[in-house]
Amino acid sequence: MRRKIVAGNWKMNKNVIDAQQLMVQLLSYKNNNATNCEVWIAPPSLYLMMAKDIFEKDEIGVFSQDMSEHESGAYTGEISADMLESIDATGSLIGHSERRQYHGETDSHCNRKIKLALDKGLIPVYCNGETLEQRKAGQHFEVVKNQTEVALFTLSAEEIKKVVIAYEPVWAIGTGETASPEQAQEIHAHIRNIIAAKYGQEVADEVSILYGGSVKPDNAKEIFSQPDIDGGLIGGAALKLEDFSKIIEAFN
Ligand SMILES: O=C(CO)COP(=O)(O)O
Repeated sequence: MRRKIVAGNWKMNKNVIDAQQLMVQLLSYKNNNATNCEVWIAPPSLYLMMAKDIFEKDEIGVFSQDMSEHESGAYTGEISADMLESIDATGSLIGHSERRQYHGETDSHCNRKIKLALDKGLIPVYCNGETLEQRKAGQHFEVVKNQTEVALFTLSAEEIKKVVIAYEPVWAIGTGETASPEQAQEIHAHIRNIIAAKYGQEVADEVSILYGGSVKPDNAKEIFSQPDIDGGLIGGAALKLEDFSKIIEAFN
């Protein structure tokens, strides 16, 4: 059985008081409601240790939004896989489109980060997806194939099973525009087929593939009901318990 996951990417939002408040709300929600999926959050790195304190029984998985491709050293502003391991973080997002767009991150960087994360026992959530121009030009299948191969195909079968992929079409992020459930399913199946062609169907069937891009309480159920969609990576709607909990409940 593939793991089912609803993950919230908080991006660069909330001061420490607001962050703490939402974490406490999430803990109370989790303790009072049975959920049919794992719940993860990726708060700003400044709040990761606070999150680990609040979710002391690992009720909610704690992820960084990015990590360094280097092991340690003179890389001002970065956090390493080793640091994340040392606070017992669950994993890290890797290759989010905003990292690609504003910080020049490529799939080769992602490949190194994913390797480092796995070596430290962290779950890499590898994000990919095409831009609007690429989709309009009919290149989305090719773009996603290339991204997946460059970022993941140096991994062993055992390693790739531990990776979570988040397909996030850039044109659907923060725009209110969502890929239709059929459009998302088509790419998710495509990604699974690419993995199956290299590692075999059994391995591909174990890789969880999340959808991200304007998932909201009113569209989550339809998106999550697609056979190759194993959950969501949620941006804006993860910032309020009211919305995020409804998305979690789309699995009920
Ligand atoms: O980028 C995203 C999650 O990583 C999606 O963001 P939105 O849900 O705000 O579109």
